[in-house]
Amino acid sequence: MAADLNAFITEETIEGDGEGPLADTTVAVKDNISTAGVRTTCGSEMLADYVPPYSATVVERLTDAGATVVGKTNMDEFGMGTTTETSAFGPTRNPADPERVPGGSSGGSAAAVAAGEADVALGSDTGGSVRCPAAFCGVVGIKPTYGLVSRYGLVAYANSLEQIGPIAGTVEEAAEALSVIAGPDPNDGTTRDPAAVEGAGVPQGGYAAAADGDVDGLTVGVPTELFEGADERVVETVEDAIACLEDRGAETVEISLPSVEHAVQAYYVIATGEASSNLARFDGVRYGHRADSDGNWNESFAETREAFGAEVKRRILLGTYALSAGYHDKYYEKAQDAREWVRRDFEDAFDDVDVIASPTMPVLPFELGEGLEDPLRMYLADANTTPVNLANLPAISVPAGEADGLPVGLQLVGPKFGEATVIRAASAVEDR
Ligand SMILES: NC(=O)C[C@H](N)C(=O)O
Repeated sequence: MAADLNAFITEETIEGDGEGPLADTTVAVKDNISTAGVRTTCGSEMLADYVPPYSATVVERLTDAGATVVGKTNMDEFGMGTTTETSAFGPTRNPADPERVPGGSSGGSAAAVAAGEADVALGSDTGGSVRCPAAFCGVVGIKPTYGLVSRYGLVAYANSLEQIGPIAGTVEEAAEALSVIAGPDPNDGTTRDPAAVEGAGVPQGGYAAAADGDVDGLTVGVPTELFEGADERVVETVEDAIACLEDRGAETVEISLPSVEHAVQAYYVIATGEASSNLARFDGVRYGHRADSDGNWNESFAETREAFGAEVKRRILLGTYALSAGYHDKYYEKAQDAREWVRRDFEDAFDDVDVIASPTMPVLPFELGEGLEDPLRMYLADANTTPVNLANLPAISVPAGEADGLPVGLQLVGPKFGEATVIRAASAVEDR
């Protein structure tokens, strides 16, 4: 394994169950997804020695399908970041250029796949954490519709936004892994059976069957707002990829999603609010690290929580502030209104188009250190991915090409449970 990329926090094998659609497939699992008997750190000091007593549903489904888990991948601490530099285990490097970040927060997962250290990887996507690293590393990442994939065993960051999704070298491989992990789970009440959702259209033979490149007659919406402010080199590469969809018989139409200019702001209020509540469980009593303290419960709690890194502390403070009495209406409720507006904008757009195309990331991969110096710049890089989580929609990032030798991702967004359509469109881009 290419130790210099630092893609893995723990390299340990969990054998698959022999036969199955994923026999001979190696899988790397993001380190916020529980693996029985194998430590699950969330990239944090707080859980550096935490060994879960059970495995996440997605891990069980993968091993039942024959896949072998080869290790747990590096990530931004608790999923909080866009560069995989906030990890307590050091940054992961981008295989395309080791002086640059792999994106985040599932940077170890994307880097492992891009470097050939695993066939498939699992990430989690709260505001872009699967799509961003897929784009930066030049691989494919799927963020499923909210409720398609079980989150049982995922260490929660922001429950109303996140989904587990696959990362792979090709659309077909990612789609195949999605078929294995998708579907209702009695242990996660938010999951739904897509077959029971009107118009969802899960293809016979699973999602991989949709990777047929047939986009003839498809209408592709191109929202002006998701191109504004993006790096020109990114825009050019993405426009080329969209043109190839037209060459194959798709029709492109310019659309407008006016609400998305508020998406990043709304996302960071909602995500940090939920995080401040979720991370309260790390109190030194129930899980992981406990400070060697002589103080009372409050003092011991505070000293224990010193183990969080700077970005996590920043978000707990932001989220606690936004939810506190007197400020709740000013921040949290406004953010929820913006979220509803984003949801409606997409819903209206899907009356007229089948998929929506944009750059996944408006920027090329940052150089190591850039994001840490300027957190706001890092947050703003999530401009195109966060609207999709706010609206709970499915999206894929597929390689669009390169700019200055660096990978650029095309994001394709679909209506709820429209995974098959985004997979179909992405497969057309992939084999041009
Ligand atoms: N977790 C994610 O999806 C990444 C996003 N940049 C965040 O820090 O919240």
